[in-house]
Amino acid sequence: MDFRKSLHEGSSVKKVIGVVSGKGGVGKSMITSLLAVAAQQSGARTAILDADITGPSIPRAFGIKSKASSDGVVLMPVSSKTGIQIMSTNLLLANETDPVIWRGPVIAGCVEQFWTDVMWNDVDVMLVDMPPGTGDVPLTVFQSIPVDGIVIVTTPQELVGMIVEKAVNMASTMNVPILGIVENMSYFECPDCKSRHEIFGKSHIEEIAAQYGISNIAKLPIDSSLAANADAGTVEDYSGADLAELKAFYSTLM
Ligand SMILES: Nc1ncnc2c1ncn2[C@@H]1O[C@H](COP(=O)(O)OP(=O)(O)OP(=O)(O)O)[C@@H](O)[C@H]1O
Repeated sequence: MDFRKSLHEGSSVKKVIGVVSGKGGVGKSMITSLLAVAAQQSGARTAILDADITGPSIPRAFGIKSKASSDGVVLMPVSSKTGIQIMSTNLLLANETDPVIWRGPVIAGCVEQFWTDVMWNDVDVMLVDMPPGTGDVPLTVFQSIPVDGIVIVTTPQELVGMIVEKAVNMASTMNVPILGIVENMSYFECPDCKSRHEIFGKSHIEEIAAQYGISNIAKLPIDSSLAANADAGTVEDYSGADLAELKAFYSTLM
């Protein structure tokens, strides 16, 4: 049985990529934002559906202060500086610091409405910032949005094999292909001597990806200027080497 819902009449989204992480805090929202920037700069009409309902951080990274508007029937996404269409709970709350203390079914209903009741205007690629983890809420999102494939975000820690396996199992349960893996905070490059340091431990991402037959891998460094851009709402102005890495990675997803 297919529970997945249809878009609103007049909306159009060609491809949907879910960005998932087996656990929180690995930089899933950061990678979603950067992938969207990479896609938009590569010429695709890009959108972000922020399905991280209780921890929405996308509008802040893009410096969006305005709220989403509605004609009483459909919601209009807010466009970023470079034209990325964005919908997020933070665009609906009176204050971005208001907590969202909803239970699973309400959260899932909200994500569903972001798909069915938003006027997505001629979108080539939509990135979905999925709720963290592999529990009830991400599963419900998979059931309501026709995700074409997922990108898994991890960091190089001991538990990463198990965490990736959880994400892989979730994807296979939902019958969604894995398009690639991003190892975030993979290393730190010393700005003075340019030597690389593996702050969170040695990377095993190649072995792990090979184990699951995934050949598309990107490795992004810890970069304080990237974090500063996200904090300042200027993620679209970021031009570091990892954006080039993500553009190359993005081209392997399409
Ligand atoms: N490569 C990076 N270099 C420097 N800082 C980073 C990098 N990636 C993410 N960060 C910072 O780490 C923090 C967590 O990132 P982010 O919010 O994207 O994680 P998340 O996985 O989406 O979290 P959650 O699971 O809570 O939704 C943010 O402050 C972000 O700016």
